[in-house]
Amino acid sequence: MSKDPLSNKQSSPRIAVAGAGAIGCTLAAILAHAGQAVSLLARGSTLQAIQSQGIELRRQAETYQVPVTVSDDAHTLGSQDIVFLCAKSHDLVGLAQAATPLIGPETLIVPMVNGVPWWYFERLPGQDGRRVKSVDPEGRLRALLPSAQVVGVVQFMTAERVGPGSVVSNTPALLILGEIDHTESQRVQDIVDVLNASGIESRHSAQIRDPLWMKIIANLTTNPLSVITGATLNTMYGDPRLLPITRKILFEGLTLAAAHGARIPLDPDTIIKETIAMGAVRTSMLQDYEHGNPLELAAIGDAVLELADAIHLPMPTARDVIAMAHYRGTSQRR
Ligand SMILES: NC(=O)C1=CN([C@@H]2O[C@H](COP(=O)(O)OP(=O)(O)OC[C@H]3O[C@@H](n4cnc5c(N)ncnc54)[C@H](OP(=O)(O)O)[C@@H]3O)[C@@H](O)[C@H]2O)C=CC1
Ligand SMILES: CC(C)(CO)C(=O)C(=O)O
Repeated sequence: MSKDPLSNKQSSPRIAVAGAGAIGCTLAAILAHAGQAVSLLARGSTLQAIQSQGIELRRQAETYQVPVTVSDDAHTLGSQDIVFLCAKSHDLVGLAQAATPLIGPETLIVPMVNGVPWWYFERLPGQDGRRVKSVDPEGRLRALLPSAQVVGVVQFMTAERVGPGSVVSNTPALLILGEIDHTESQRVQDIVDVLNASGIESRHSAQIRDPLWMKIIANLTTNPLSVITGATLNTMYGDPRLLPITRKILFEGLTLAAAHGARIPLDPDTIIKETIAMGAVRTSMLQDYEHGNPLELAAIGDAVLELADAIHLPMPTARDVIAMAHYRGTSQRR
């Protein structure tokens, strides 16, 4: 495989977005609206809706109706330069299987997934070979998605699916991408350039696990608690009854991140202020709870506790809140 498969290409790269939910439709609509060669792997009623009327994206007072090439058969879309995998962590094996025909030996795989990723220990000097059992218990993701082709991404954006093929995304989007072995590369820069040229603010990091920890902590402090309380981001970080709980989880998460050598550029008070400023956002986990969908607790909760257990860090508040969120998730689905 050439090291930088995109660097010598004259035409725009072939991009596929697999998974047509909140994030996948938002990303595909923005890229297609900007003129990129985008295909979307969708299924069921979402596929039908997008085939007949394109993706409907509502963003900052504008509504866009964006036609995209869409199919439920990845063979018809063929091998791509970049594949964004956009699904909940627990659906990733199924999505990766469905997306296999999109992935050739030089395709860059960009998993847009919250929580601790299955690749966390991969290509990390001294740790390669360790597995995150909570997210990849049988090593199926590792087998399906070659780590040399995986590009890490951390997504600071929000989106909500309001109907099949119809999404709302009002907060500013920032994507940070990086090689999972913490090098800089032209191929990551090429993806960053495509995203920036399409209007999605993106940055290249040679330490992708630093912003990854920032995002793991954002999800850890808010997603499980939102399921228990029904509260939005600004309330969980602003209400005097909830802030003491959020703050304890924040400190537990920051301690774990520091133990993993992560450099978090923000102090706790700034994190609290910036989260309040995001406004009345319902977390993706709260949205799933309200729709009766499975909760992404393995990646956002259990995997964090797995990393903490490995170094004997107790994390009592996070543990209690995650246990309650599990209870809510399963009691609702009985
Ligand atoms: N939404 C948000 O605001 C944010 C989400 N994230 C993270 O991004 C990731 C994606 O989230 P989000 O977009 O909200 O999730 P959604 O549940 O909205 O979308 C996931 C999509 O994947 C599709 N899918 C799942 N399995 C398959 C399969 N085997 N074949 C084809 N399609 C499949 C689902 O299809 P179907 O509908 O048919 O089931 C669904 O459309 C998650 O990790 C989430 O935590 C991160 C930041 C913010
Ligand atoms: C909005 C945010 C940051 C909340 O933790 C998120 O990533 C999600 O909803 O899953």
